[in-house]
Amino acid sequence: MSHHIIEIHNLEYAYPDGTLALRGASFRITHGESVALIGANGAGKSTLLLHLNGCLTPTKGSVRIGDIPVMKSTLPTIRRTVGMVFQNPDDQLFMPTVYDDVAFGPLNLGLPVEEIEKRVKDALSLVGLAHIKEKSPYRLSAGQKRSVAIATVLSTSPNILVMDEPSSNLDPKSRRNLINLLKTFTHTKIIATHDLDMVLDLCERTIILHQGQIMADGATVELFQDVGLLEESHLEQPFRLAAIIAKEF
Ligand SMILES: Nc1ncnc2c1ncn2[C@@H]1O[C@H](COP(=O)(O)OP(=O)(O)OP(=O)(O)O)[C@@H](O)[C@H]1O
Repeated sequence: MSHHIIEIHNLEYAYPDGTLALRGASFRITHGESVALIGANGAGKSTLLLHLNGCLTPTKGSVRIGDIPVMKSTLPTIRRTVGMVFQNPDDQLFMPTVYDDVAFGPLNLGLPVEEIEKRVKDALSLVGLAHIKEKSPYRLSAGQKRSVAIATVLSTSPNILVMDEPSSNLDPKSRRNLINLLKTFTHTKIIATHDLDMVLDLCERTIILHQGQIMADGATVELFQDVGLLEESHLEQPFRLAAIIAKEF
């Protein structure tokens, strides 16, 4: 059995209009790792993440979750293992109330009613939104929608948490709460983001995508010291990096 929980091999993806969004990306992630996926707008981050739960099918190459190849016949198992927080919360919220949205995943897992109620309560408390459980998701602020979208995934207790720009639209306190929450989540995480301060807090490893290819893959603190590399990805060195490096020596 492979000890890699995610294995991406030579992944290529062309959208139906011909845009080649991924051009031969390969990497492996070990159980329990927290990995950041960074890169300029249009680098291919969302496209790559959408392959992890089979929302997109590779044009070439392969994706495995543990020993299971991601393909049509394995999707039910894959989606129980991989919890995906989409870039746009509107793609994730479709029920009449916040409660129903967060209960949807556990309900589909066939869990008993008391367990579903507990999971919804816990997930909403974790994101600090228990007080709006009866509201319509369509009547929430952008940041609240993002937090509910995160709760819909937490309630399914996935082994792998995949998040596409989870901190965008969050106010500083909600962002800090999210970081603290994710720190407690000891399973495997892969997070696409432009928020490099959050990466410093959460991800010991960073993969940089550039025009659909992997430009760098290594220890976050080391990669972030390479200003040229960050500039190529339209990113800036986070201020806190210097303090972190000083602490390490
Ligand atoms: N539905 C689509 N049809 C055609 N091309 C697409 C589609 N979605 C994305 N693309 C293209 O694929 C490439 C990769 O896009 P993707 O959304 O994966 O980038 P990203 O790194 O997530 O960007 P961002 O940081 O802006 O979210 C871009 O060139 C984009 O224009």
